[in-house]
Amino acid sequence: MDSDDEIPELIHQEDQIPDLIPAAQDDPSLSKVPITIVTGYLGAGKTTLLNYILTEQHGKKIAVILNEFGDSIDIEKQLTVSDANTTEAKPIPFVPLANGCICCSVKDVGVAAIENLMEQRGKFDYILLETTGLADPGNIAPLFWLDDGLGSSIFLDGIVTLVDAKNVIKSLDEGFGDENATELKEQAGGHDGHGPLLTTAHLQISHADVIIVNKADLVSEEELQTVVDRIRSINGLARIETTTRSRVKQLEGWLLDLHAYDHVQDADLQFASKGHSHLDPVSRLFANTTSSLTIDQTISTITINFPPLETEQVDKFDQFLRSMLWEETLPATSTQPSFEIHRLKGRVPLHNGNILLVQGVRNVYEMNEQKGGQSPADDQAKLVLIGRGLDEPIFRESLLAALS
Ligand SMILES: Nc1nc2c(ncn2[C@@H]2O[C@H](COP(=O)(O)OP(=O)(O)OP(=O)(O)O)[C@@H](O)[C@H]2O)c(=O)[nH]1
Ligand SMILES: [Zn+2]
Repeated sequence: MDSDDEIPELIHQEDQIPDLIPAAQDDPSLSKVPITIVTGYLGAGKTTLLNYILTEQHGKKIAVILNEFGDSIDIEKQLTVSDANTTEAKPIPFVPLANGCICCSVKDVGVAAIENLMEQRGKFDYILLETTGLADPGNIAPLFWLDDGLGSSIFLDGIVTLVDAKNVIKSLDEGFGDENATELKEQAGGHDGHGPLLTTAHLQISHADVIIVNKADLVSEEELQTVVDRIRSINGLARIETTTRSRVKQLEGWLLDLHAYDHVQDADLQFASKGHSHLDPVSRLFANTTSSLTIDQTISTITINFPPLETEQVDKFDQFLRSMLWEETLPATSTQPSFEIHRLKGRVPLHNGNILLVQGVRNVYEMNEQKGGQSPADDQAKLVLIGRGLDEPIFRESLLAALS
């Protein structure tokens, strides 16, 4: 290697950083720009996190979009690009988003805004989108993930949810005080009106790839652990970190460049398998006796373990997924629970030595067969579901019946 010319990327002697952008503009096959969605309740620390990233970050030029609108906010500040050479953020021409809420009109305005932003491509290589009041990240995620127009230039890297350690339990418990709750409930598919309400906090937690429990300084160790346990019981897949002033330990690969929607890896499922042991029948029984847990039990993570599949069973597996995700019906079972899937990840070894990887957000899913790559430990297939009304024995029974 010609070490005189090659400058390691992470060195940040400012005058030595190579300008990567002109080279990228010469290349017609510009690589896709990752977008990370930062969501979370009002005041949880989203802006603090973005500022932290912008000042700590040195290898990337990051475009930041805030979709919070108010007279107090200087428009120039709403769209800034961090300069890889300095820690200074520079405004770039501003593209307005929908009026404060990206989920309602994301198709029309949000997508247009981001496409517009993409015309300035080359000035940044990463996008952070802060979404205050985004009630339901499930609506927006598949757009970046699959939309042909956007999908050709941007990919969804991950959803980061910030929660306020001091207030999140209250937000989870007091669904009834959440002005969005009734509306969310209707969106959630016309439930019978007797179940507990889903809060915005529940939805933001259930869709997250990373959950930052911020404001750790405002609670005791025990309270913090209670919060982490509660969040883990809702989302068994996400990484959870506790912070003060949103100062995460690591950005690269932890918060940025997650590739959470590219492919499923073993590591993605590790928390879920741990979480599974929390859901054993005995602790469930006990959990049922405490009211605070009863609420979250309607939204939880389950892991279904089942034997590896024959290639002929892949179609049946796909049909099971379609029935579950598109028709919200469990095939081949007499018990028909009312449920809703927010996230789904699966890793299914096949008898031919390949591995089937499945990934889904709401009713959008994709399934890929990866050649080879099995390890001797692949004696079980695993399907992890996060959502409302999930009961492992019932789902497992249906899956096994559908596969037979
Ligand atoms: N004590 C304490 N305060 C914090 C912490 N993180 C952020 N704050 C403060 O909490 C307030 C809200 O932080 P922001 O980063 O603006 O929160 P946000 O989620 O962007 O808020 P909105 O955009 O209004 O929803 C600010 O006054 C921060 O200084 C923390 O870890 N501990
Ligand atoms: Zn903010």
